[in-house]
Amino acid sequence: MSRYPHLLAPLDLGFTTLKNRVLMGSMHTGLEEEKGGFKKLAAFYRERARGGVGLIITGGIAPNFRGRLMPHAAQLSFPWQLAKHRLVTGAVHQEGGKIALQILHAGRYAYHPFLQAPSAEQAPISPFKPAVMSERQIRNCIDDFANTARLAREAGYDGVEIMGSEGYLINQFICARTNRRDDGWGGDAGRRNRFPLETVRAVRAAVGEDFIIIFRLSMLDLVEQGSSLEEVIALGQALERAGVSIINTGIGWHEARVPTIATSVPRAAFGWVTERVRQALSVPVVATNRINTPEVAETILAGGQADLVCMARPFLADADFVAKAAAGTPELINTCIACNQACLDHIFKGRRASCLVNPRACHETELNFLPTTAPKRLAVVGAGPAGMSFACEAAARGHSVTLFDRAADIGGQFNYAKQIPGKEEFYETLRYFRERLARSEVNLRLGTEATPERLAEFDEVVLATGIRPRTPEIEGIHHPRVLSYLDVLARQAPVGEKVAIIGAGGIGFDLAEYLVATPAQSTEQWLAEWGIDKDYREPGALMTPVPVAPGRRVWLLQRKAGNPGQGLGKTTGWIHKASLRHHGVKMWGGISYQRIDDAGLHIEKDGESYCLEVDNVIVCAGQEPERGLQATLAARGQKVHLIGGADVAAELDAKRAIRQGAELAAGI
Ligand SMILES: Cc1cc2nc3c(=O)[nH]c(=O)nc-3n(C[C@H](O)[C@H](O)[C@H](O)COP(=O)(O)O)c2cc1C
Ligand code: SF4
Repeated sequence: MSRYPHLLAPLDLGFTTLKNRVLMGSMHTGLEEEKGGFKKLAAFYRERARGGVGLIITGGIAPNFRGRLMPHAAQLSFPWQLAKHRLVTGAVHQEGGKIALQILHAGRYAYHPFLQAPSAEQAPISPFKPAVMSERQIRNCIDDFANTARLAREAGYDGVEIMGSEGYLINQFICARTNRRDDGWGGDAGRRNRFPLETVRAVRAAVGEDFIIIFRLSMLDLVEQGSSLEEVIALGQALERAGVSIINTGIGWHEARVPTIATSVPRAAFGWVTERVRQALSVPVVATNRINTPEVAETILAGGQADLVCMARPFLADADFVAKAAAGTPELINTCIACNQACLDHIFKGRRASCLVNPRACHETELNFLPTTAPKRLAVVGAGPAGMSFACEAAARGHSVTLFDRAADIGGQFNYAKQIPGKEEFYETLRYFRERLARSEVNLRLGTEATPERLAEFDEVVLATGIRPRTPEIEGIHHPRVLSYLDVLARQAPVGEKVAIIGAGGIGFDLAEYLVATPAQSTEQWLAEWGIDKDYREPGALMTPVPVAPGRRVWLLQRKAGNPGQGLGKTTGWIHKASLRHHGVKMWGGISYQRIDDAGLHIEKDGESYCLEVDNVIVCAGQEPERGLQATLAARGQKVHLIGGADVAAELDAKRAIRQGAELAAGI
């Protein structure tokens, strides 16, 4: 009997059957707008369909020009656009899969001057002020949704998802926060709901009865003047009557100051709200956000919180998630660690999405590991992210690979990262590599120094030796109260109650989180700390965050002027800063370090001198590449490759390390 009977159960929708309860959530990848991108998109979705997903949902596609999120964003409005969509639907159907097109109108979130919204209030996350939609424009917009849905059917899609959450146009009509109208499209909840309901009716009329319509309903707005739970449920019931086949969950507007998908969000943190809405509905309801293992998904379904689960990023991380669960080998799943570093951060910078733990994501036609015709004897020095990534792929291609590490275990820098609160998911990446290495032909030599003598027998050597922390020149830097971040994370050196951190890059922030963290939080505690009210007393479900117990006093310092944290990821940096502020961490830029002595750390800030009377000063002032072997090996004519930190000692950059390892393995 399957370990996941609920997850793998088919779902009969009357006119069609989904083969299991897994939706691949909507993700805009950036391929939609690239020249020739739909071919690559077809390859991307083909692999996910082959991997057994019940129903794929595409990234958001605009129904008209004004609804585009960015000026160049994809739109489906004309028959001449069908051919490229047919590449996608054809690929998915060949693999026995199903796919729905998401229709997304950005409303006031659009990042161009032609934006429209129910009312004139500008969004805090767009520099443009929206034009107020006239009655005629509203009617035309509904027609545009219906037109896109009709074209989607013609292109071979099995359904559409109407994007009604996350603060986009439809959500803007639904909530008083953004709908100030007093005509037939605004005022009380009944009139605010008219736009979504008429849109669904028009779409249903356009596509007929035997076509899936999913509505992504905002169940938890997480902004002031959002919907109340009663309003959410009433709208859900009305949507059912209007003809939707499935209701998906939307959590949090993009302008909400509460994390909804970062690693620090507990797994399945929002299942409870889906459950409450589901109890009042009869169509199948989908749970979303931070569901990243088959166990979590099965628990949600078995516990009656939802009829289906929607996982988005987990399918960037592993196309074969469902197939591996069905085969009873969940330990082989490459788990999404919710870091956002290669997916959402890329999209926000206008780059193609990919995945930190799976650099092939969205590069299926470009990064492939074909069997080698010229097997080599390869040595890899360092079993961190770069070394493991290279070794697994190179061995899979047929090379003879020996992986050395002087440490007793694999993982390198992952072993430090996984201790950081909010980065615990790195455990999963380590587990994944451990399983892959165990099943591979890689000769793993742990606890073994890769001396030049040992390396002599290999054709080529890959140095994945990582980095060593840099020691800045400050008077007193060798004082006993000074520690490096490795002393703390790797050697577990005791740390006092008052601490100054020198260097506010990614590692400095991580270390600050580590020093102030409260031990493992329950979902309830996490919700309370971020001010999410499970009792839903106010519309939008926000409340005053519960203060954290006072703990260590920490100063996070940097030489560079301005506020620390500007180099952090676009989509997660604000969460780290908010979390540290919540814990009372002082983040100061423009610091000049004078000396460290028995009194503490002497600094100058804004022309004034202070002494921070701290118990410890922890240095996180960057790192240098560790590539000691390079010169010796090169001098005797051995071919040497540098990957990961040994190549460029950026911040502990696992994304770069894994990608470089994979790319070298594909080409060697
Ligand atoms: C790169 C990226 C692009 C996304 N694009 C969309 C989108 O176009 N429409 C949408 O409804 N949600 C979009 N989302 C949100 C996902 O559908 C999903 O709600 C979110 O990632 C949380 O689910 P997960 O934890 O399973 O990834 C996107 C997410 C990512 C990471
Ligand atoms: S980049 Fe990080 S968050 Fe995005 S899919 Fe990959 S592991 Fe998940």
